[in-house]
Amino acid sequence: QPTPDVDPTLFEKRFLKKIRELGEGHFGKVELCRYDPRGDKTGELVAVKSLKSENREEQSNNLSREIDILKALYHENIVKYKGICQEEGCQANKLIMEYLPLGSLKDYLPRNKNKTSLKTLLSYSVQICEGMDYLGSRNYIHRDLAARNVLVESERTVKIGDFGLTKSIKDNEGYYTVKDENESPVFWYAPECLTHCKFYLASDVWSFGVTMYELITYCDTSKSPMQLFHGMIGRSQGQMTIIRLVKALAEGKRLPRPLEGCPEPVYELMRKCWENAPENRISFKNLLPHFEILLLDEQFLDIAF
Ligand SMILES: CCCn1cc(-c2nc(Nc3ccc(C(=O)NC)cc3)nc3[nH]ccc23)cn1
Repeated sequence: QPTPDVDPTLFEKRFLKKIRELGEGHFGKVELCRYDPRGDKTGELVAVKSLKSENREEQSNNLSREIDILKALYHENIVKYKGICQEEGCQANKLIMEYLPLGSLKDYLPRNKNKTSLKTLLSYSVQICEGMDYLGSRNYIHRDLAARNVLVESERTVKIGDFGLTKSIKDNEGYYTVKDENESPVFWYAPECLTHCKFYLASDVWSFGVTMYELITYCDTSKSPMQLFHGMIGRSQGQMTIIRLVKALAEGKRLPRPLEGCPEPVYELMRKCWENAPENRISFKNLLPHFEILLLDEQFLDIAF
């Protein structure tokens, strides 16, 4: 049993043993570690997020902001905060989270295609919607919703697993002004983010539509949003890509309905997330009943591809 009056959310660096890298974000990396105070490998496995060495100082307040956000979030579809690790008692420099052994949707879906039915994919979509609706209710915008940031806890449960770009919305404004767009995942960004650098709650809904697209295609990289958009707007790089993408979206061009495994009603739901004007876009809350109706429809039985 735990020793008395020890803060279980404080992890001592000397007992945190690195096992391997799990993933890399914009300014952070996530490693699998064992917290082993007894030194006999009976300690628990945890996911540890820290800054990538190159940009430590200016990003350190990003990490502490992310820690404060995750610490205050309690939802079954949001990865659990476990604590922090401090460097010699000064500010926290590592975020300790629960380790989800099955990895992200990008790791899991391609390898488990034949046992993941459309019904399960729609259930994952519902869970992401619920996590995002909760996040929005706390006045946070995620700004980086994509399959790579959704983690698989079990065949039945997924969780939003990274909040590296999450920002709180100043209540009166209702949007966040994107600063350094060099890190932005442009093919997951709504038009208002690309043209005005403004990010609304509704901008996360657009990214959700793109994430749904990834889900339905089992995160097949040959059909990834980036590949398909490059095919539509021609190969270019840097600012040209954004200019061509904005033009294509303004002309009403959208990711096409995936040829296999995407019934029309499912594609129609994605299209509701890709309305040009943020105010016309469906909300996460209003997406839920549409998913419930699809999940009642027999055609989505446990047919896996
Ligand atoms: C910074 C980028 C975002 N990110 C979050 C994580 C993460 N991963 C995992 N589990 C995981 C990951 C990968 C694999 C794998 O085998 N892959 C080939 C297996 C298990 N648990 C997590 N709990 C909290 C965060 C987190 C990884 N990257």
